[in-house]
Amino acid sequence: MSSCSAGSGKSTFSKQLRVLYGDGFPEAERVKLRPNVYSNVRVAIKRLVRAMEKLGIQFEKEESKDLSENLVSVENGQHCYELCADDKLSLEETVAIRALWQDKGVQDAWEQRHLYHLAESAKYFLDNIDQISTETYIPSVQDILYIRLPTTAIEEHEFSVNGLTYRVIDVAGQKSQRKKWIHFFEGVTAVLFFTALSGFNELMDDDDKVNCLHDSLDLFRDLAYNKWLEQTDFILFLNKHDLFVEKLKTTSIKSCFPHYDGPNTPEDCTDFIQGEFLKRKPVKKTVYPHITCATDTNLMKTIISDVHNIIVDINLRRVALL
Ligand SMILES: Nc1nc2c(ncn2[C@@H]2O[C@H](COP(=O)(O)OP(=O)(O)OP(=O)(O)O)[C@@H](O)[C@H]2O)c(=O)[nH]1
Ligand SMILES: [Mg+2]
Repeated sequence: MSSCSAGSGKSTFSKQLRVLYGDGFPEAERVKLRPNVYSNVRVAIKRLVRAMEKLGIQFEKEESKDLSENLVSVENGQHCYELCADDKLSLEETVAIRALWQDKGVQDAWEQRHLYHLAESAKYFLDNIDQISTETYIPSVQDILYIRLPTTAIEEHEFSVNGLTYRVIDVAGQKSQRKKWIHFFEGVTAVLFFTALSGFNELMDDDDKVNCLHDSLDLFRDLAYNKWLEQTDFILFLNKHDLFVEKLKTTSIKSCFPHYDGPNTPEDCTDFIQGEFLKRKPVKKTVYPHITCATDTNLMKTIISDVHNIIVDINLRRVALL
């Protein structure tokens, strides 16, 4: 079994398997991931500040300007706060980050995040800066699920779900990494394909001329028609549904699909996007769609149980064909 498109939730799904069917991230493991949380916070605030420059947004408060200059100033080729130990957020840095995040200019840049690249989990971590910056901070399981750490190598994990052993191959979604995949897909029981519904008005991180959802649709078609995967069923995860619903309140999917003329409700838009994926597969291929929010453990428990039933079904059909 394996899974696909950058930042769409593949690794988060793997993490959920570990939460629900693995060791559940014991404290000793979570402590090790603390530097990743700090790094997510640092990257987020710097990207926000840089975006303000690009978008011509001014700071609300005079002192924010100095704080931001300090934050992104370069010293010996490194940003000065990066000189702080990775496993620590200094008091000075914390004060600066908190003040900047409260500045209306920074909040305006957050509102316009579809115009540049910013991980959605930025808000989750920046809102929690007080807790994260304490000396005794240990990331919670929820924090771990929100960490953005792009996969760069192919990762394999094994889990036992209801007596069945799963070997999950988690691949890197970035365009430059995709050519490494196909050998790993040969012989898998199912391809778990992840797409971020909320990517409909975003540009790709590694190619900012390409819309994320269009890229994902193209990738889906390529894989669905790939000759090595002719006999392989797909499970399609229409992920980041929570962010999608939020976005639809202010944005129409017409920005991505100019011909769409249905209502801008989550149900109609999800149905439409699901239809766009299903149009891009061979008639014979079975694709099982699921609407998901990979960071929601309760929901994913039900989804994983559905996936388990599908996998059992696929295996039974294969045996029957032998
Ligand atoms: N709000 C929300 N955030 C999500 C959801 N799924 C994933 N995320 C967040 O999105 C970010 C990217 O998720 P990953 O699981 O790392 O994405 P990926 O597909 O493995 O990305 P690559 O490894 O770069 O290919 C993480 O910060 C996750 O916490 C979701 O359904 N809702
Ligand atoms: Mg990943």
